[in-house]
Amino acid sequence: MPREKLSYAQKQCVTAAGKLMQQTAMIHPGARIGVAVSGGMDSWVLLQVLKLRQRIVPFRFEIMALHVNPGFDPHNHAPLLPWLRANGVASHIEVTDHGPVAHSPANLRNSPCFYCAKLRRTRLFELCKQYGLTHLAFGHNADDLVTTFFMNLVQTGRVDGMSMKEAFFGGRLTVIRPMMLVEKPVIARAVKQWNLPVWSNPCPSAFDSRRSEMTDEVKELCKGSKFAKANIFNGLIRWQLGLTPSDQ
Ligand SMILES: Nc1ncnc2c1ncn2[C@@H]1O[C@H](COP(=O)(O)OP(=O)(O)OP(=O)(O)O)[C@@H](O)[C@H]1O
Repeated sequence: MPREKLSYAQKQCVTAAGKLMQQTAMIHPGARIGVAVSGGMDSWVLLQVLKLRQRIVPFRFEIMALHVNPGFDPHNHAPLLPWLRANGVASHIEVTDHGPVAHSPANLRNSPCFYCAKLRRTRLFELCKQYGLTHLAFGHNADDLVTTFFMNLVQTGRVDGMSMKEAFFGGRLTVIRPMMLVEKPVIARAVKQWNLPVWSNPCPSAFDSRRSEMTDEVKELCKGSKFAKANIFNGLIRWQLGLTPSDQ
């Protein structure tokens, strides 16, 4: 594959993921990473970044794209297929009924988003076991960390973020979030420049979830000061990495 010159935003994505992966010893030689691809911009950039990092990291690791179609449109993941072929990346793509079930009377106790995400996560864990994957990578970025932190605090009274690297099943699987240092606007620029064919999920709850409300509330909180957003990001990232302010 020819090595194309990367734009500033693309470099930021590749470098920040590399820095975090190194700093947290996220993967090891021979790692087999399942990359959870939703079709949204974060996981598209994650997939592209891990593909590029295979050429940079001084040891071999494998990647496999995992897409669990929630079932509102069984064909909308079609743009992923040519990319996988062109880049020689293995995949497992499956169409489920998770979305419709989460919005049906079968789910009266939880919000549709919570229920659907739970079904998806369970399925992704099963797929990791089925394919002997050692890692499962999610596309969460720095903005997701901030939103999750505030949601945990406001809704459940817990001071909790989102782990960058977490062991499951007695260490048989490690969940990783390599894009956690990258802010959404950088990802948005990189996804366009790489021309990655993002698709949307026609879910009836896509725009009215508690998460998108909290994202707006955080924006409102940061409106008064140009440093507020960066301070929140940096503070939370230092805390997640277990660093003190003088470490950075
Ligand atoms: N249908 C799916 N199939 C596989 N992985 C998924 C799916 N939906 C979400 N994920 C994984 O979970 C992460 C967080 O999910 P979330 O619902 O926030 O994604 P999104 O905002 O719709 O898309 P993205 O994070 O890719 O921009 C994604 O980055 C991706 O790694």
